[in-house]
Amino acid sequence: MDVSTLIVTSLLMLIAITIWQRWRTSKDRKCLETIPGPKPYPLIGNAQDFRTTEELISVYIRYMKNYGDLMKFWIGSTLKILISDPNVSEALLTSTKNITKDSGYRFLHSWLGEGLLTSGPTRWRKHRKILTPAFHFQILEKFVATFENATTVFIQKLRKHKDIRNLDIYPLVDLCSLDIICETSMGTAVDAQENEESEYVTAVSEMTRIMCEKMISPMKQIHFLYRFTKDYQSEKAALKILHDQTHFVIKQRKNEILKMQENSVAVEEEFYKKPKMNFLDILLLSKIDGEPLSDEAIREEVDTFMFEGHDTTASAMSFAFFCLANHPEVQQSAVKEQIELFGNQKDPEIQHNDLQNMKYLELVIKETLRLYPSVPNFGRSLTEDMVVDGQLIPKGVDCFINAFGMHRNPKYYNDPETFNPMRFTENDNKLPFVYVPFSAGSRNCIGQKFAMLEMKYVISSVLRHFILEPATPKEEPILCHDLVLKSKNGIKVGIRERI
Ligand code: HEM
Repeated sequence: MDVSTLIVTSLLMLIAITIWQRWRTSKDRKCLETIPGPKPYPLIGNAQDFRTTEELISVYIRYMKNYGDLMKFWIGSTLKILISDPNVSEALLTSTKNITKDSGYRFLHSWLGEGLLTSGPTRWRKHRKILTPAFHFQILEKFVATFENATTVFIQKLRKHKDIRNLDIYPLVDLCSLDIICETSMGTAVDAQENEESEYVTAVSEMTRIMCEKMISPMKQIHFLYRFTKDYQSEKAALKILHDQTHFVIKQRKNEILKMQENSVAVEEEFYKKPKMNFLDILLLSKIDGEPLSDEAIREEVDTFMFEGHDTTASAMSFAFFCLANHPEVQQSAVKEQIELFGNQKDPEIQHNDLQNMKYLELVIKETLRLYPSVPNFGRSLTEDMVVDGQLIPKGVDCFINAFGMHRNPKYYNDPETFNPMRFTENDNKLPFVYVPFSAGSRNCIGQKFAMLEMKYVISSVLRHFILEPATPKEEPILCHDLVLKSKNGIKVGIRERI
C-alpha cells in the first residue's frame, strides 16, 4: 500500500470511529450537558490541548480553574471527566464496582500484561488477595537490607558530584530506586548504578519513553499505523529484553526450589527465615484456587512491581531533595531528628523500627507528595452508572482523579503553594479524599508502606552525609507528566559534604 492510500484509509477509519462513538455516547451526553467543559473540535475533540507532557499537568490545572471541580473534555471521540471534587473523588475511589482502569492503561499491557495495576476486576480481586500479605510489616522488615546496599552505592555516587552547584539529581536517584526495586521484586541485583548502560537498564528507560509517547500521540495510538514506526521495532526489542530477564529469573528460582524440595527442605519455612525477602519468592509460593500461578502471571506481577515501584519513588525522592534544598529550616529539623535518633553516626545500622521513628521526615515526604504527587492523576472507566450530589455520570465514561489539582487547591489547603510539612499535624487538609498521592479505596497503592520505608531510608542517609542547597543559578522545575511527575529541565540541587 502506498503512503497516500495509507493516510486516506486511516483518516476514513478515524472519521468512521469518531461518528460511531459520538453516536453511541449521544444519549450519555444528555445527562452530562450540565457539566461544563471546552468546546470539542470535530475528530480531535480537545486533543489539541494535550500535545506535550508538560501540558498534561498545566491543562488539568487550567481546566479546573476555568470549568470547576467536575468538568468534561473529549480526546478524539472519547468523553473524559476530570474530577477535582472531594465528594466525587470519594464516591469513585470507595466504589467496589467501578474498579476498572481507564482506557489509557492499555498502553502498559505490552509490558505488564494483566498485572495488579492493569488487571480487570475478577483477576484483580484474586491477585490483590494473595499479594497483600507481601506488604505485612514482618515482611517489609526484610527489605531494609536491600535498601542499605543500594543506598551505600548511591552515597558514593553522590560524593563524586559534591560541590556541584546545579546537579540534576533525578538520574542518580532513578538508578538507585531501580536497584532497590529490581532486587526486592526479583531477588537479583541488576547493579543499575554501576552499570547504567546495561541492556536491561536501557530497555527500562526505552520502554518508559515509548509508553509515554504513545499516551500523547494520537497517531501512535492507531496500532495499524504504529506498526510502521521505528518505535514499534524499539518496543519489541525492549520488551524481549525485559520479559526474557524476568522469565530467566523465574526459571532459575523455580529450579532452586525444586532442588530444595528434592532434598526435603521445607521451602516455605526456609524462605521466611531468610534475612532478605523478595516478591518473586512470595509469588512462587502463592496459590489461587489451590493452583500455583503460571510463569506468565508471575512475570506480569514482577514486572508490575518493577514498573510501579521504580519511577514513582524516584520522582518523590528527587522532589523531596529539591524541597529540602530550598527550605533550609525544614532540612535543619530533619537533620535534628537524625541526630536525636543516631547521634553523629553517618552510617548507623538502621532497623525497620528506626524508620518508623522518623516522624518528621515522614511529614516532609507527605508534603512533597502533596506538591509533587508522583502519579498526578489516575483514571477509571465506569462499568456502572455513578450518581453523586444528583449528577449522573453514565457507565462507559473515563473519569480521572486530578490529584495534582486537588493538592494545590486553595479551597482545601491554606497557602497551597507553600511547602509546609507541619500542615499535616495542623490538620490543614480536612477532607480525606483530597489528599490522594497513593490513590485511596480498594485499588489504592499496595506498595505505599514499602515506598515510605524506602524513601525514609534513602533520604535520611543523604541528609546525614550531605548538605543540600538550592541550585545556582536557581532553577524551578518545569513539571511534566512522563508517566510519573518529572521535570523537563531536571531536578537541580547543590550538594556539599556534611562535616
Ligand atoms: C512514592 C511512591 C509511590 C507512589 C506515589 C505510588 C502511587 C500509586 C498510585 C496513585 C496508585 C494507583 C494508580 C491507579 O489507580 O491507577 C498505585 C498503584 C499501585 N502501586 Fe504504587 N506508588 C508508589 C510506590 C509503589 C511501590 C514501591 C510499589 C511496589 C513495591 C507500588 C506498587 C503498586 C501497585 C502494584 C499498584 C496497583 C494496585 C492495585 O491496583 O491493586 N507502588 N500506586
